[in-house]
Amino acid sequence: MTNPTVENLVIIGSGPAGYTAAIYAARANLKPVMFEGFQTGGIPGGQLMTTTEVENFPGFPEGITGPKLMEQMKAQAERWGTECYTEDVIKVDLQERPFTIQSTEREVKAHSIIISTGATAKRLGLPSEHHFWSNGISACAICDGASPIFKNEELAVIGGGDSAVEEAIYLTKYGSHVNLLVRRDSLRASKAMQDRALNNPKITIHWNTVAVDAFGEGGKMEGLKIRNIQTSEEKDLPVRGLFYAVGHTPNTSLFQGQIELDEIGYIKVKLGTVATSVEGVFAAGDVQDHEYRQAITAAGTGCMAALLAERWLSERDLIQEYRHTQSNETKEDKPTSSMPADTEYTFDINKTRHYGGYALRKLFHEGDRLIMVKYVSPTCGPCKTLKPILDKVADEYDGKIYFIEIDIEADPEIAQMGQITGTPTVQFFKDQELLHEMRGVKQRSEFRQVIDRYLGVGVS
Ligand SMILES: Cc1cc2nc3c(=O)[nH]c(=O)nc-3n(C[C@H](O)[C@H](O)[C@H](O)COP(=O)(O)OP(=O)(O)OC[C@H]3O[C@@H](n4cnc5c(N)ncnc54)[C@H](O)[C@@H]3O)c2cc1C
Repeated sequence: MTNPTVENLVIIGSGPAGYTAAIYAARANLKPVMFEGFQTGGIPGGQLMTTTEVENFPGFPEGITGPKLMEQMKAQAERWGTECYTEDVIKVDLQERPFTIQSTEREVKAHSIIISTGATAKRLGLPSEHHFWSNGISACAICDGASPIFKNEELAVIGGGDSAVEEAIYLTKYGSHVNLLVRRDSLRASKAMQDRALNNPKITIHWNTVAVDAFGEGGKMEGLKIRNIQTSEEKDLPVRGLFYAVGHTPNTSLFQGQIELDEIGYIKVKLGTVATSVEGVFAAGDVQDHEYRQAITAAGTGCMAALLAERWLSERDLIQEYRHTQSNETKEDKPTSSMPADTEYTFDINKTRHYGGYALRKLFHEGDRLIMVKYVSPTCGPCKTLKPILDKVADEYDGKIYFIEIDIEADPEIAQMGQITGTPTVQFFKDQELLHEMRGVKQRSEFRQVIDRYLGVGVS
């Protein structure tokens, strides 16, 4: 007999590996439970949420943006009955069966687990890194490159792989010039990417060069001290922005001591399979792959993990089968793009939701409610993650607050006035005063707390 309170399969992580595993497992009537992640080890949707065009995922001859691809994978997984929680897993117990998986909000028991927690961008640990973090230094050009502080400024990227070259090319859209600092005398990027960087007049490659530290005054980054590691010569590079693209660390701290990892921390899998050292636990995607690290290989191993998990459960007669009842109707595509900006003809001060700089100026001077301003950029994956969270918050406080969305590419002067250095950023204003600022994706409860504080809710 199977215990109905024990899940067949829990999938940890929602990149291409996790969603593909979910699609296969859900179609096999396993009704998988997925913890998509929230802040630890990336964002829901994984690394592709931080990129623009994905040109090499089969089936999209014109390319597709990373966030759109992940949105579609998620929709496909949910269509077949995957239960998704946008929460981080904070603890697992793989010693006792059924396994225990504890997230920030709940505890779940499961017979089998697929680990697809991917990898996280590394930082360099420059002495002033903390000081300039999100205010000059960033690990995501795609998220932060459009910020006004980088517009027409000289910028730098550190790294020599595909990501570094892609980010350098991307930043030429915004910066006046991009310096690519490469530790060695060659690039590791693919030949096609190398050619694009080498032939781009807006990119200068500094070979055999490392960053020593960043400098600036008043919290504003003004440059980098760089060193040529062959000559030991040091010099200042006057750049306003620095973007790291120096590789990744596998997100496996959760599993240390419970599952076999290699010396770097990647999960060890049995040759040619995705089975780990613990029976019933499978690993897919970048968390077990330091060689290929591609969306398609992550998806491929996600498929393998789901098939192996199903076989493993079936051989032990552990499967609790759930018949999928959803009709074939396709869910309407939720809009992800911004609404048209308010104008003097469409602006209505009584409404809760507004779009664009005109509305912000009007409400800043004439509005009598707390104003919540969300600054986003069109290619920013985390902004898409934040959208449903803030939409719910806006609904909950309908009529009590104003909620304005600013696209910093469409409204650069507004972003400049708000001193926005990265997206997403949320600012709260009342009586023409900035009360609070939150950067990145946060839980709904955190936004509620801030709003309640300024609305005086619960304050006696
Ligand atoms: C800038 C950039 C551009 C890229 N471009 C391409 C490209 O064009 N083509 C291509 O094929 N590949 C590309 N890649 C590589 C590709 O993104 C990765 O190979 C792929 O995303 C790996 O998928 P994954 O599912 O293994 O992990 P990830 O995408 O890293 O996803 C891991 C997931 O695990 C979650 N997670 C982590 N810890 C926890 C936890 N404790 N609890 C719950 N969840 C957790 C995270 O939130 C995340 O959702 C690019 C990568 C980057 C960074």
